[in-house]
Amino acid sequence: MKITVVGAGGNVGSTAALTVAQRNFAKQVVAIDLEKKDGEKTFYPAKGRALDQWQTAPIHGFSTHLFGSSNYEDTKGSDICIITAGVPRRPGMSRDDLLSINANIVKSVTEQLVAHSPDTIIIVVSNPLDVMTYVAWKASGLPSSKVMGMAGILDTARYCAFLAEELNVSPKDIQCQILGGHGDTMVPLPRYTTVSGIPIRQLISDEKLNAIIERAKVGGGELVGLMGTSAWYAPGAAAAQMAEAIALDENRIFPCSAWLTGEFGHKDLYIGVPVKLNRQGISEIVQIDLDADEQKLFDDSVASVRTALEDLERIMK
Ligand SMILES: NC(=O)C1=CN([C@@H]2O[C@H](COP(=O)(O)OP(=O)(O)OC[C@H]3O[C@@H](n4cnc5c(N)ncnc54)[C@H](O)[C@@H]3O)[C@@H](O)[C@H]2O)C=CC1
Ligand SMILES: O=C([O-])CC(=O)C(=O)O
Repeated sequence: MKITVVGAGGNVGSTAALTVAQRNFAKQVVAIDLEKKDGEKTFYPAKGRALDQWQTAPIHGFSTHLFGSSNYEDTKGSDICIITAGVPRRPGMSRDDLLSINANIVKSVTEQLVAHSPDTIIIVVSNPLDVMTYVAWKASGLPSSKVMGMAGILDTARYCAFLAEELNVSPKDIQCQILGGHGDTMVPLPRYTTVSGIPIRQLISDEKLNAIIERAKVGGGELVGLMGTSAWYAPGAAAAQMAEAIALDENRIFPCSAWLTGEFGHKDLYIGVPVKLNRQGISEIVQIDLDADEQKLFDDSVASVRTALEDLERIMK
C-alpha cells in the first residue's frame, strides 16, 4: 500500500502523513510539497518533515517508510492520495473565501496525481471542502466512488469530544452522525447520537446538547480564533483514518463528502453523508431516515454548497 500526501510540508498534510505511518498499515508514504525559495536559499519542507517523521519510527515502532519529494514521479502507483495542498483561512475569513485560490491548486495537484496513478483513490481535505472535492473529481476523470472529501469525521470528532467532556465519559464510547456541507450549516443529528448504545437525550439536557451542537458547528472557527490559522491534529488524523479504512478494506461507515445521485433528495453535488468505505473507495451511500426538521437543515446545507459551486463556476470561467 503506497500513500501519497500532497501539501505534506504543511500542517494538515504532515499530520496525516505521520498518522498514517504510526498506524502502520502502509508500506510507504510519499510526502509532496512545493520547494520554497527564500532569497538565494531553497528549502524542501516535505522532504524535511518526512525525514524528521521517519526518524520517529524507531521510537514509535512503525515500519511505514516516509519519504519527501516535490517530484510527482515519486508518487507513481499510489493506491491512495490525500490532498491537503492549499491555503488555510485566517481569522475573519470563511472557508468559502479560499475558493478561488485553492480551486486552481487542487485542480493542478489532482491532474499531476492521476497522471502517475490513474487508478488511485483520492481523499480531499483542502477547503472549501465539498467544492474542492468536486474540483478534484472533475479534474481526475475517476469514478465518483474513488474521490471523496474529509470533513464529517472531523466534525463528529469535535462533537463527540465536547460531549465526552460534558458527560465525563470516554470519547471512545460515543457514536454520532453529522451530515451536510463542511461549514456552519452542517447538520449534527442528536437522534443518531448514542453513548454505548444509550440515546444521548437520556443523558443530557436539551439546553446543554444544543449548546454543544452550536459549538461543534463552528468548531473550526473556534480554533482559527485561538491559533490565527486553522486546525491540523484532528483533521490530519481524520484523513488518515479514512485512508486506513480503505487500505484495510474495512467496510467502515463514516460521514464523508460524497457525490449524490438522488440520495437524501439531492443530486449532482458533493456533500457530507454516511458512506461505507472499503478497498473500492465509497462502496455505498448509507441512506438513513431523516425527520422533517433534519431534512430541512440538510436541504439548507445543500443550498449553501450549491451557492459555492456557482461561485466556482464563475471563477473557473
Ligand atoms: N476538510 C477539513 O476538515 C479541513 C481542511 N483544512 C484545509 O486544508 C488545507 C491545508 O491546511 P494547512 O495544512 O493548515 O495549511 P498549510 O499552509 O500549513 O499547508 C498547506 C501546504 O500546501 C502546500 N501547497 C500549496 N500549493 C501547493 C501545490 N500547488 N502543490 C503542492 N503543495 C502545495 C503549501 O506549500 C503548504 O505547505 C487548507 O485549505 C485548510 O483550509 C484544514 C483543516 C480541516
Ligand atoms: O476551519 C477551518 O478553516 C479548517 C477546517 O475546515 C476545520 O478545522 O474544520
